[in-house]
Amino acid sequence: MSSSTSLINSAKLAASFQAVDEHLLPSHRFIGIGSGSTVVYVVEAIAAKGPSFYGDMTFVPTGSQSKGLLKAAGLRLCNLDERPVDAHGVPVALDVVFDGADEVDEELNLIKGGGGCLFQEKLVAVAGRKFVAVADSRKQSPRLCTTWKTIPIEVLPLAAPSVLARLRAMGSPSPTVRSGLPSKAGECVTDNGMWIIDAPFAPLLLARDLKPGVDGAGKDGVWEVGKLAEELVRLPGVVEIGLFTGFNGVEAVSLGKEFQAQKPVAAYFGTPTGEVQVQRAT
Ligand SMILES: O=C(CO)[C@H](O)[C@H](O)COP(=O)(O)O
Repeated sequence: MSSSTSLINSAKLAASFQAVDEHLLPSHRFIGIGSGSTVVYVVEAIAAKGPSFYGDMTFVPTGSQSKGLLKAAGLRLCNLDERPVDAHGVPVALDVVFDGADEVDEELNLIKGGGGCLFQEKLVAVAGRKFVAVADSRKQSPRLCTTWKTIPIEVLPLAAPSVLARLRAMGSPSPTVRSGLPSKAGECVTDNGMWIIDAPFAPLLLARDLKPGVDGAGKDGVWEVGKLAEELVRLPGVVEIGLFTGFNGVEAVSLGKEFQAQKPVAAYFGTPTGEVQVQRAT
């Protein structure tokens, strides 16, 4: 392993241990666990607390990778649709959800789906009272699509050609269906049997960037995060998008929109020098 890879892994590990220490409480019963290479360290941090801490907890994965991680760590598993329900048939809320991200902007909007698990990741995020993002500091950006230049979009394979055409019309210069190579010939097929389109966009505006005359609705290919998300989810054939935007779990409660929150309340970024920078919702 090169020294830069090992520094990045140490950064992910430090961020994961701090995020788990600060957000996972002994009273928690249902916890969402996302996908990707950083979440490996989140599971390690939870397992390190020992069975007396996590013995009464049940963990909900976002796909086959996180399911495997939880099994290997000996943590109790339950699929999202297997949660107990209350007297009104409403599934129990997840106390906290930990997940990685491909890019995080100044308002804690996220791009996710680099690992192809965005659909279940969003379902799990919105099932939580509180979502915590964990990453290394390469993921921190002023605006989305700055470093991670494409938005992953999960689509029904049958609809891919028309979604590609609509994306081009929206100002995405060269959207492409993600390939499964080098490990699989043909398209990358998600845990849900869908395909992923990676759609490049110019760096996305924040809501606070909108000024008179700039409505962020894609004129000259320049979109504001929320407006682009609204437009993308409406495209026929799109199953889910890798933009996580809107509001966080705390804001959701004050807006009366519980369990619709996609944004994290905080993002933990491990740095190559070993410190952890925490970006919290204001
Ligand atoms: O969204 C994801 C998978 O769909 C991952 O959380 C995201 O790609 C970050 O992965 P990593 O922790 O490996 O950087």
